[in-house]
Amino acid sequence: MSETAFAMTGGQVTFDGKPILRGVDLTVRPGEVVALLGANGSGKSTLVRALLGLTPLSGGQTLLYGTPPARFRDWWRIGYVPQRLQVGGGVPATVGEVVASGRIARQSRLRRTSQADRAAVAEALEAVRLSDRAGDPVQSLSGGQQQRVLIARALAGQPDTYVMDEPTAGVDAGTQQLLADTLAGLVRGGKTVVLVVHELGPLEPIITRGVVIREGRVAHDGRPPRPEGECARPGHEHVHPHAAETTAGPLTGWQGDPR
Ligand SMILES: Nc1ncnc2c1ncn2[C@@H]1O[C@H](COP(=O)(O)OP(=O)(O)OP(=O)(O)O)[C@@H](O)[C@H]1O
Repeated sequence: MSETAFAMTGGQVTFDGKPILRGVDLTVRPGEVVALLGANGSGKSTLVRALLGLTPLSGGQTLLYGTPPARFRDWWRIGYVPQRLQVGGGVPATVGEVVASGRIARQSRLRRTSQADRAAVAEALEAVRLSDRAGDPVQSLSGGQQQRVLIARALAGQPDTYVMDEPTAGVDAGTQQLLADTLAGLVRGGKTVVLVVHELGPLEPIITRGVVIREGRVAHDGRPPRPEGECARPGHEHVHPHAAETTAGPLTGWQGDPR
C-alpha cells in the first residue's frame, strides 16, 4: 500500500454536543493538491484541524503519514497555515522571527540555527515578497501581509505537505497569483497540498481534486469544480442560494446552502 499523507476514516467531531463532522472519510496521497470547499460553517476548518490532530475526534480515526496524531513525531513534514489570526499574538515578534519559527520542527537541541535555516527563512521571505520587512513588528503589517507571513512560516519549514486554511482570504489578486506560482513550484517538486478555499481563482490550474464539505459530510470528492458565469467573476461573493451538487455531474455551485 502506498504512503498516505492523511487518512481519516469515519471522522466525527462534536462541539458542545453538536455534531460538526459527521463521519468523514478522506485519504490524501503524496503529490495531491486537494481543495476543501463548502459553505461557511460547513466544517472545513474543523476538518483541517482534525486531520492535524489539533481538534480531537469523537469518533473514527485519522492518521498522519500512517501514524495517529498523538504518536506522530515528524511534524517538520507538515506546514500548517491557520485561518487568518493575529500572528505573534501579544508578543512583539518581528516578521523574520515568525518566519524563522517555521524551522523549529527541523531543529534540535544540539543543532540550533544553521546556515540552512537562515537560507530557508530568506527564501521564504523572498517567495512572499517580504524580505524588506523582515525586521518589522508583525503587528505593523496589514492583514494581507500578515497572511503572507504565515505562508512564509510554512514555506520556511520545507515540509512535505502544506495545509492551508483560506490562504487567499483577504489577499489581493497579485498576492494570490504569487501564492499560486509558489505552490505550483512546490507541487512540481512533489509536495502535497490541502487547502481550504472559497475561490479557486489563480490556484485552479494546480488543484487536482475538489472535496466539498456540506454539513460536516463529504458531499463531493473528485474532479475540482469549475466555477462558471457569475461564480467565476473576480471578487464574486460565494454565498450561494443553490445547494452543492453531490458526487456526480458538473459542479458549479459548491458552496451549498448558507446557514
Ligand atoms: N471551538 C469550537 N467550539 C464550538 N463550535 C465550533 C468550534 N469551532 C467551530 N465550531 C462550529 O463548527 C461549525 C463548523 O465550523 P468551521 O470553522 O469548521 O466551518 P468552516 O467550513 O471552516 O467555515 P468558514 O468557511 O466560515 O471558515 C460552525 O458551526 C462553528 O460554529
